[in-house]
Amino acid sequence: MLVNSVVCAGCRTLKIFLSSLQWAGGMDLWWVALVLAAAYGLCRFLLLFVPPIVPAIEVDTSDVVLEENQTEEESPIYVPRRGGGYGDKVNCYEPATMKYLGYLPITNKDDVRDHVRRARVAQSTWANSSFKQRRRFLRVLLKYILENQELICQVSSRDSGKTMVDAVLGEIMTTCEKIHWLLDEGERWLKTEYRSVGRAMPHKTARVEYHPLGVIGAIVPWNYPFHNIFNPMLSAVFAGNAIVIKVSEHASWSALFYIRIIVAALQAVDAPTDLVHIITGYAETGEALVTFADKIIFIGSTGVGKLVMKTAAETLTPVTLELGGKDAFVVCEDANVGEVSQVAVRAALQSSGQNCAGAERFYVHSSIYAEFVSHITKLVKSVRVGPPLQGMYDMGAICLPEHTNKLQALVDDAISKGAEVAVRGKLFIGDLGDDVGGQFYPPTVVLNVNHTMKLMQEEIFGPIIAIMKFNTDDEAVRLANDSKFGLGCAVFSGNTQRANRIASKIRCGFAAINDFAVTYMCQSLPFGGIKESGFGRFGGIEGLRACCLVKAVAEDRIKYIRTVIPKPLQYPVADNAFEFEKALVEMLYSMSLLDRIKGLGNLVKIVRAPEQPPAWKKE
Ligand SMILES: NC(=O)c1ccc[n+]([C@@H]2O[C@H](COP(=O)([O-])OP(=O)(O)OC[C@H]3O[C@@H](n4cnc5c(N)ncnc54)[C@H](O)[C@@H]3O)[C@@H](O)[C@H]2O)c1
Repeated sequence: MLVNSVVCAGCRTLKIFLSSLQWAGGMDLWWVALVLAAAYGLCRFLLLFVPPIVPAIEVDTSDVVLEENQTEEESPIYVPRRGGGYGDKVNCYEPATMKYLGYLPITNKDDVRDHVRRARVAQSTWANSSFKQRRRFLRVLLKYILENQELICQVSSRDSGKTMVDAVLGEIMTTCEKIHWLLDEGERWLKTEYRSVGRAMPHKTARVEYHPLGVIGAIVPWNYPFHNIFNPMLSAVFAGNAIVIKVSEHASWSALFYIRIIVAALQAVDAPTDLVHIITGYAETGEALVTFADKIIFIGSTGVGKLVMKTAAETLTPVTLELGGKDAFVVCEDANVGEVSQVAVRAALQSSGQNCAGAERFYVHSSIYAEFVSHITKLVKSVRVGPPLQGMYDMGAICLPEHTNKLQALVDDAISKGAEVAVRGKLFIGDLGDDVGGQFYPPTVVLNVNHTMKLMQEEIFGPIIAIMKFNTDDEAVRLANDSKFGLGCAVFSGNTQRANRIASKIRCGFAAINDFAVTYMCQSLPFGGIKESGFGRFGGIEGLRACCLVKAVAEDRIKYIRTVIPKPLQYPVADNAFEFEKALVEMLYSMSLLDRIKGLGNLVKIVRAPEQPPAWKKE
């Protein structure tokens, strides 16, 4: 009975198959291909709606969400994995409220060495991981970030003083872009690349291999506590490295929550958890990391960047230096002033102006200067400044307590040289009273500025908008280039060719045309500057490959065709060895085919001729 029904079913299937073949046979082959391609495309499209299966991770958040753990004086928020004699500690405060968050150990030199050693052991396993596993790690992180945006931003906001909106833009979006770029393209740019072989080696193949470097050390600032950790970590780990990250003494509290996310994600994909380390401390901790790591990515001020380079010289540790900036923001008279003004204020006030690539010098064509200033002052007047987690504010705090004094000193210097303050935003400090201290600085618009003022020379790193007029494009370029920094620039014009022309003459590492800092959101692009803004690139393809040991390899194209040292060049070299080489050079590199053929003729003659001492040997 069973056999009977199986046979019947088989017959039916065969019949359907044969009739479909008959149907297909009747059709044009192109149609069949088209239908198959459409079906494939439809399947791919439908698959876009199905999220990949990604394991969820559990991350301990007790110390970042429970208030009582952080307000008690002397309450440790972190127990180091190994004990150790820590001389002093890193105290953590909320810049917007001056609430005490707890303290962290100073990682001393021996402990830094130990972190690097453990990272190295983990890396030796991870170096052999597949790109599939690396992508799983990224997806686990992405899932957690997407589901916990609010908490991640709150923690960043408490540690650095930025608003939740600033945090989503600068911490979450940038990081998600980076993860997606690595998921989509990371493997492609780390794959072995074949290159041309030139004229002398046609029997070879030439390739570049991208191997992990080992243990990357990253020394990072406080301005984006989450992204500054994730950005170098993502590239380093995706390229097969381990990483030890020295976080800033001004944003260490959040780092211990963020590292738990990373460790949980590593665990979820069966990767060694020692692959990523966070270390806390001051300059000595950073110096020790420079000594022990295989490469340093330093993100910070120009002054400290120079010290890092000095330390790195001792061990010849390669460094990428991502330093300060003083980006020019050029507005031509044919730009849409209303639209540009909104971008300008965001470019200056995002994260209270504490951005390496923040707009710091505004050059506006004299014919639209008054209109631009009127728009900007109106917008700045409307900016509400206050403790970001205690109300709806447009701008948050200044992270470094002493920095407000520096900002005021820059404004005072400008005023003493003829500048005027057009408007200052208003502080709304709620009911925090005296606790607020000096952690806020109102957004300030300064006019009548010139390049003798420190405001136009030094990095501001705060919410000050200094605006200057220009009359010609050449003048705009000259002013933009009159700076010791060279990180980025933005140029606005109704004529994009003109904007491109101006931007191409500004000496800096990136340019946004009719927009601001958007190159950073295109994560395939390199990020970095020139002059005192540093060197090397850490974003994009260049940044990913900068985490690699870039190895050149050449090998025989065909097993049996090998390089053979020509007879005249074999030791002891023949008397006509030089003549032979000369003819070889003519044959390979002469500029016309005729000359190359002549070179070949000479070569044949030399090989066949009885040995003669060369002309230079006869005398
Ligand atoms: N170009 C970029 O990509 C980029 C991005 C963000 C911030 N920044 C720059 O960072 C600066 C603000 O950050 P900051 O105040 O934290 O900078 P910083 O230079 O004071 O400190 C950066 C890091 O270096 C460490 N450090 C200090 N002395 C050291 C030493 N001698 N050896 C090794 N490490 C040492 C610090 O502890 C910190 O972790 C601004 O100048 C800003 O432009 C640049």
